[in-house]
Amino acid sequence: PLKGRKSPPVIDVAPVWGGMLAFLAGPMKLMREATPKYGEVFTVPVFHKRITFLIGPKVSEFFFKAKDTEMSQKEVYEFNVPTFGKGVVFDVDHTTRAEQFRFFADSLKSNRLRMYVGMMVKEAEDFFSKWGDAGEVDLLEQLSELIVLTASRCLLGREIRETLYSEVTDLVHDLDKGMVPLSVFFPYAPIEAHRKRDAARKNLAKIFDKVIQARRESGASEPDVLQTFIDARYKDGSRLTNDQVLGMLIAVLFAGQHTSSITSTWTGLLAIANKERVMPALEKEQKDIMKKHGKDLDFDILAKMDELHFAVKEALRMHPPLIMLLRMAQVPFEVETSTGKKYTVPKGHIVATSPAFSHRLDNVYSDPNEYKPERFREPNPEDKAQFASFIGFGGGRHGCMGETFAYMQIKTIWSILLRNFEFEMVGKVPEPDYTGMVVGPTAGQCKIRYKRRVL
Ligand code: HEM
Repeated sequence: PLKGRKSPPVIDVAPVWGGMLAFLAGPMKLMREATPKYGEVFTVPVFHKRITFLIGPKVSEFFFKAKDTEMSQKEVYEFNVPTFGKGVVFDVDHTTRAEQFRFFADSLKSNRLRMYVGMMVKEAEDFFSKWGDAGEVDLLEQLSELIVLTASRCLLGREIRETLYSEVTDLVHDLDKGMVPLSVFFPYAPIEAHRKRDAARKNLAKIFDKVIQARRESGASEPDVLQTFIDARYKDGSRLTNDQVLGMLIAVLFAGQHTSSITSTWTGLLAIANKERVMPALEKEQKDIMKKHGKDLDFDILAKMDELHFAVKEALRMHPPLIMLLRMAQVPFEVETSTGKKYTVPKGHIVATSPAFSHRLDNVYSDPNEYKPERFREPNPEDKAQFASFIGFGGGRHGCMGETFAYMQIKTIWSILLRNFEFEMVGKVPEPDYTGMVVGPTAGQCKIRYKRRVL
């Protein structure tokens, strides 16, 4: 009970099962139907739990600006513990987690990114040099493969990329397939996918134990994320165990892998599907940059590619791979809507905001269902009007730490592709597959045709 305060409206569904059924029918459908009726804030009862949705920039701002002591991630993302491992991220107290997030931030700082970009360029050039003069490819399959190769090099390190690649990728695959929708509610349910996940986690620990030990003993220092975790020190001088180093690596790998392959695929599909309108600006930018800086790519040159940046950002606006972000209210939490209504979200509610739904609001974006990269151009980029208009990378204190890494990687890929190939669609732009944990274009429907050329 909230004395003297008003809790959000609860959507009108049949008791016990109604909320669960509405939720299972798909959160996008639920939000589409509930928002016109209940407004920016409403609660869905799912069994004994209550999920309160915060829709649109005004109320989402409260979500992103909340402190961890007000809205916490641990309770809602704890299902990752068997995958990441013990003693890291969602398996530790707030203070330890804050220190570990400092380790993530250090591993993704711009001086480190400058080193990673060289590796991204090399991996992408080698990869596309194997494409023929003309042909058809499934973009999602190809770019996922390339991103695994790049992640192995930049995150997991030279030893894995050069000698243990296929063994480690198979294990990471089992770890990945071990995260199914059921895992969110029952992460330890005795199912085959979880059994394989646990076996893979153990085998990865054995491999990494040897690699990390060898680095610790030889004093070798490599330019990768693994090294930053080996070198990391808590404020009291202690360091991560080998298993925790692996846990941190898995967490970064999982944060960046599907999100980046999906976003690079949508960027290509949408730019190619709208090529008459979109490609001229992208190609001109590449030509201008090559004229000025030659053919090389590095951190600073990629940072100059604004048009390409907008093309990626617009793909992410239309199709953010993380369609819902979650927290748990730790205290009664007040929010105010754009029309000045005040609600208090009760303690214990799960709180959700949705990049996928918010990015299509027509009071925030003009023609929200159109792919229009130019909407982000100065002087009046559409996302800058309000704090939480663009939330594909989240925002506030838990905003994505890999944002620049992701842009660098995706821009490397598309810069190389634009300079060396022309494209056309084979079929239509696929629909998003909402059954996935990370939502991407429907697998098997991302075919494009390419022809080699020099821009
Ligand atoms: C296009 C690619 C990516 C997208 C769309 C994306 C999206 C997001 C989002 C929405 C969040 C916030 C989650 C929340 O508030 O609950 C987040 C957090 C995070 N991301 Fe990314 N991400 C991407 C790539 C990456 C990459 C490549 C890395 C690392 C190399 C990374 C590392 C992280 C980390 C460490 C966090 C946690 C930040 C925190 O909780 O303080 N991400 N990401």
